[in-house]
This record gives sequence, C-alpha cells and structure tokens, in this order.
Amino acid sequence: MSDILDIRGFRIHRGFLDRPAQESLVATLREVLRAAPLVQPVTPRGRPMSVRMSAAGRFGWITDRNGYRYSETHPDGMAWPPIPDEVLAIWDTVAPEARAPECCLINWYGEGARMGLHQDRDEGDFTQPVVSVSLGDEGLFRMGNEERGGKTESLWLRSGDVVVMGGEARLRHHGVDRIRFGSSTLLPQGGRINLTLRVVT
Ligand SMILES: O=C(O)CCC(=O)C(=O)O
Ligand SMILES: [Fe+2]
Repeated sequence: MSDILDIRGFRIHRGFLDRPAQESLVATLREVLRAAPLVQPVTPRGRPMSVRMSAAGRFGWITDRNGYRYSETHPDGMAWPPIPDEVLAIWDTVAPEARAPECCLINWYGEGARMGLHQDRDEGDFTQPVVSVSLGDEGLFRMGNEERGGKTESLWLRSGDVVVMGGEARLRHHGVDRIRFGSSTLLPQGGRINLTLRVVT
C-alpha cells in the first residue's frame, strides 16, 4: 500500500502505481491517443493553452472559442475511445463509493507547460470526486481554497502518484505551476501526462 497524504482534503496516494504499472499504462494510453489525438486547446478568449489534451470515455472536456464544456465527440468529430480497464481499476480502488467515471481527461505537459489555478466545476454532481493520475516528469501541484485567493500549499507530484479531489477538496482551486522537465525516465521524450477521471452527469 502507498502512503496517503492529506493536504486540505486533497488525498495524495504517493507511489500508487509502481514502475511496471506506469509503463503498462503509458502503452495503453498510446493506443487511446492513436484513436483520439492530442489537441492544443484554445480558451474561450482565444488564448492557446500550454497543455495538450485528449480524453477517453463517454465525454471529453474541451475548450475553444465556443467555451469550456464536456463533449461526446473529439474536436475532429469522432467519439472518444473507452476508458481503459486499468484506469477504471485505479478509480475503483481509491474512490470505491463513487459512481463510474464518465470522462478520463488526458493532459500532456511539455517543457514549459502549466495549468493555472482553477476549480473543476463543469460537472453536474460535486458529491463525486475527481481523481488525478500523474505519469512522467514531476509537476508542482498547487492547492488553494474554495474561494479565490488566500494562502496555498504546493507539492511536487511524482510519476505514479494518484490524487483524490473529493469532499472538502472537491471545489478547491488547484493548478500546476511548472514541471521538472526531464526528471523522469518514464516517457522517452520527457514531459508529464496527467489523467483526471470525472463523473460528468
Ligand atoms: O495536471 C494536474 O495534476 C492537474 C490537472 C487538472 O487539474 C485538471 O485537468 O483539471
Ligand atoms: Fe483541475
């Protein structure tokens, strides 16, 4: 069993996936990304995000000039591939009480990519957690408050870490300030992959 840290209700399962499990997951994700290629999303105001995104499941989360939303199709028009069983197994272990996830968002962080502080609130049921899985390079994860502003705490997420954002953490602001490009050997080209599993409806 991995250690669990609790920071402001964010439950961080350190080293949840061992190296073979991480390698297997990366191979599986390559198949998913073959069916649903990464895209560089644009914010509703027209700013390109530094993270590239794709998804699996009934819904993917997308953003473009028409706004932030969940969509049953990839920006290229096809349905998203199913969420792989090994990803569902992580959810079942860390969130056994929750409903089945309907979206596995795939974020790919290259050198210099980041994600600003935000809340995940496009989902319909905030009693359901969001579960995040980190692979590859370390990312500096910032955890804040439900309201905007105030003090925050940060932690370097490592490859294989799983974070459950539920309960009092569900609507807390969070983000990734930067990655330590090249800190992991998992992905040959470097970079960080983060999966977030979500109940959407
Ligand atoms: O990359 C991460 O660790 C967090 C991603 C995230 O917060 C999101 O996709 O909403
Ligand atoms: Fe988020």
